[in-house]
Amino acid sequence: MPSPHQRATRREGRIGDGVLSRMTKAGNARGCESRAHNMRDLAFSCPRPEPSKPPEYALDAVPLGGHTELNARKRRLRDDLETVMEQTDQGASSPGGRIMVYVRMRPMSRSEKDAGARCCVRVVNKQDVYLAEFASETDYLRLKRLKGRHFVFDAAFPDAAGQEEVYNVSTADIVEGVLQGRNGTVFCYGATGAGKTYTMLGSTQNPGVMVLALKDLFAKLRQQSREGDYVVHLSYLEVYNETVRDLLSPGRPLVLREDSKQGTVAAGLTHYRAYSADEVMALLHQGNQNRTTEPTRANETSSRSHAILQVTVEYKVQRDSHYLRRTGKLSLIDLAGSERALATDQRTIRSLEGANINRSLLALSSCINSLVEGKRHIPFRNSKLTQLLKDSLGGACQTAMIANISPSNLSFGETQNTLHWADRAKQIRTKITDVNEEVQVPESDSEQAKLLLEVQKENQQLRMQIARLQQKLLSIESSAIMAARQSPAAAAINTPLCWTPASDTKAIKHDECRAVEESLRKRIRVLEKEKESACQEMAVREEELTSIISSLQRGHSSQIRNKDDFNRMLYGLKPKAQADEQENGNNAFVKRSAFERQESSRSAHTAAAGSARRMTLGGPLLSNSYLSNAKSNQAGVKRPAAPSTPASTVKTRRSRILEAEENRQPQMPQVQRQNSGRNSKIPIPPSASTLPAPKTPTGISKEALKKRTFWDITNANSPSAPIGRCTRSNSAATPSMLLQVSTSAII
Ligand SMILES: Nc1ncnc2c1ncn2[C@@H]1O[C@H](COP(=O)(O)OP(=O)(O)OP(=O)(O)O)[C@@H](O)[C@H]1O
Repeated sequence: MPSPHQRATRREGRIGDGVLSRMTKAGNARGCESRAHNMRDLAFSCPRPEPSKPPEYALDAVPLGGHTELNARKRRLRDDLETVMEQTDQGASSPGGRIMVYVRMRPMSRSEKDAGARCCVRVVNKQDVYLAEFASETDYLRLKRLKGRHFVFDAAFPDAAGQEEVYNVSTADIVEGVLQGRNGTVFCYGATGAGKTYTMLGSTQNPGVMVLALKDLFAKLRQQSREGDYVVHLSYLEVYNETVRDLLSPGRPLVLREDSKQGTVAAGLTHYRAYSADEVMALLHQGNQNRTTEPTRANETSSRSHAILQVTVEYKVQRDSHYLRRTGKLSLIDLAGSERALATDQRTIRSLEGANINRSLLALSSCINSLVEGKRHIPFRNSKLTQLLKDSLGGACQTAMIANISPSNLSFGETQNTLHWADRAKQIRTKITDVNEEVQVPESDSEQAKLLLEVQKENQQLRMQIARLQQKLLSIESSAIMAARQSPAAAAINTPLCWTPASDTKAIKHDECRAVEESLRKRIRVLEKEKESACQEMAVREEELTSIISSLQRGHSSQIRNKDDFNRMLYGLKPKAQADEQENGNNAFVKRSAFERQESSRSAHTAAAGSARRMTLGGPLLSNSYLSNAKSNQAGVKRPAAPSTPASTVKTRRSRILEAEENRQPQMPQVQRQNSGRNSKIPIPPSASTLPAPKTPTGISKEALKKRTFWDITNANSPSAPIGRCTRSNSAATPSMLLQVSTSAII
C-alpha cells in the first residue's frame, strides 16, 4: 500500500502529466507563444538553463520552417520535460527536498454546535481538502465546482483521525531521520482553537505527537544501540511577547545567538539529559505547567506563546566491523494561534499577546513567501519565532508542517487563511540534509584495555599535578597573608587564619597584597623625602665647614704674622749680653713656633678630615661644641677647651706658649697691650721710632746686634736644622723667610 507521501508524489506527477498533455495538445496550433507560456509555468519548479548555453528547445533557436524538424524538436522537448518531471518527483520524495505539509481537521466543538455552525470543510481521499461555505457532505458535484477552494496536501486528516495515525504519517519518518543523524522539525500551524496543542501534546488518554515521538525515539534507540551508548538531551522553551523563556527552569529571558555549528541557539537554555521516555514525559509535563496559557473566548486553554521542544540524540551503532556515531536533532513546535482582535474578550494583556502572536506569524508568512519566490534574502530576523525556525525552513532539515483547521463555517476565514499558507509552504524547498555521522575505528578488547590503562595513567598524573598546584597555591597564599600581616597597612585587615571558600580567600589575599604594596609605596616615599632633606642639610653643613676652615686658616696666618712681628721686635730690642741666651731662647721659640704651627695645621687638617669623613659617611655632622669652639677660636674668645678635641689641645698649648712669652716680656709697654685688639695675648710690635732704645745687659749696641744675622743666631746654638727646606745662602735668612717657609709647609 503506498504511503501518503508517495501518494502525494503521484498526485503531483498527475498534475505534471496534465501540464505535459496540455503542452502536447497545444502543439503547432497555439504556436510559439503558447509554448513559451507553458515553459514559463514549468520553469517555476525546474532548474533554469544557463544563459551562456541556451538549450536546444529555447524558443529563439526554433526555426520557423520545416514541419519534420519541428516535430523532432517537439519530441525532444517532451523527453526533456519528462526527465525534469521525474527529477522533480524524486526531489519531492527525497528527505529534506521540500517541506511536507499535512492538514488536520478537528471535530466540531460543543460550543460551535450550540452556535448552529455548519461544516464548511470536506476531506476526501486523505489528501484533498475542499472548502465551501455551505458544503453538504453528499454534494460532491457542487464541491468540485468550487474553484480555488480545493487543496491537495501530502496528507489530510479528517476529524475522525486519531493521534497515532497523525504521528505515523507526519512524524515517524522524521524521527527515523533523526536516528540516522539528520535534523527534523514538526510544527503545528493554524488559528486559535484549531487543535494545534491537541495535536502536539494531546491528553493523557490520547497523547500527541511530542509524546509519541519521544516514546518512539527511545524505543528505536534501544533497538539500534546498546544501553549506555546513547545520550538524549532535552530543552523546552517558549516565545512569549517576543521574549524567549526557558520552560524547564524558568528565569530571566534568554538571548538568541547565531552559532556556526548549531544554528540559532538560546544562550543559557537548560539542556536536561533524559534516560527514559517516562523521564521525558515528566519534564514535558513540568514545562507545560510553566507555559503561558490563558482562557479566551475562542479557546478555554489558549496557548499565548510558541513552544519549542528540542531533543538532541547522540548515539553509537555498530555496523559490521566498525562503529558509527550519529547526532540528530528533533524540534517539535506548537505555535500560538493566529486570531482576530475581536475574537478575544479581554482588551489589555490578551490583545497585546494576540498582536505579538499575529506579528510573529506574519513574519513566518513573509519568510515562507520569500522562500517560495526564491529570494536571496529571507527575513528570518523579523521575529524570534522565525529566527528559531530558520534551520527548519531554510536549512538542512526534514520539516513537516501540520496545518490545523476547524470545520466550522464560523471560522471560514481563518481556515481559508491557514489552507492558503499551508499550500504556499508546500513549495518551500529545504537543503538536502547531510547525515551527521562519524565512522569510528573498531576497538578490540586488548586495545580497549590498553586505552583504559593509558587513561588511568593520565588520570594519575593529572591528580598529582593538581595536588602539586594546590600545594603551591597554598604556600603562595600563606606567604601573601604573612606579608600582609607584617605590613603596617595590613594591621587593620587582621584576617583570621581559618578556612574560607576559595573565592573569599582569593579576594582576601588580593586585598592583603594591595595593602602591603600600598604600605611599601608609602615607606619608599618617606625614605625618598628623608634622603632629599639629608642631602640639603649636608650641603649646608659643607658650606659652613668650608667657611670655618677658611676663617681658621686666615686666623692662623694672622697669628703667625703677629708672632713674626713680635720676634722681629724682640730681636731688635734685646742687648747683646742676652743675645746668646736670646738665641737659645729664640731657637726654642722658633722650635716652639714651628711646633705650634705644626700642631695647628695638624688640628686644622684633623678637623677638616673629620668633617669630611663624617660627611662621607653620612652620619651626624660636626658636633655643636666643636663648631662653637672653632667659631670662638676664630673670634679670639677663649673658651674652656674639651680635652678630646685637637683644636682645644692646640689652643691650650698655644695659650701656654703665649703666656710664657708674655711673662718673658715684662718691659712691653702697656699701651701696646691695650691696643693689641682681639689677640690680646699677642703683642703687636711698635714702630722703632716710638719705642725707647732698650738697654742690653751685655752692653752690645743696637747696630752691632743688628749686624748679626738670624742664621748666625740659629746656627750658633742650635744643632737642629730650621723648619722648612731652608739652605744657607749668601743672603742672610731672616725670621720672615723662616715664616714663609713654615707657612708654605703648613699650606
Ligand atoms: N482532533 C481533536 N479531537 C478531539 N478534540 C480536539 C481535537 N483537536 C482539538 N480538540 C479540542 O479542541 C479544543 C481546542 O484545541 P487546542 O487547545 O489544541 O487548540 P489550539 O489550536 O492549540 O488553540 P490555541 O492556539 O488557542 O492554543 C480543545 O478542547 C481540544 O481538546
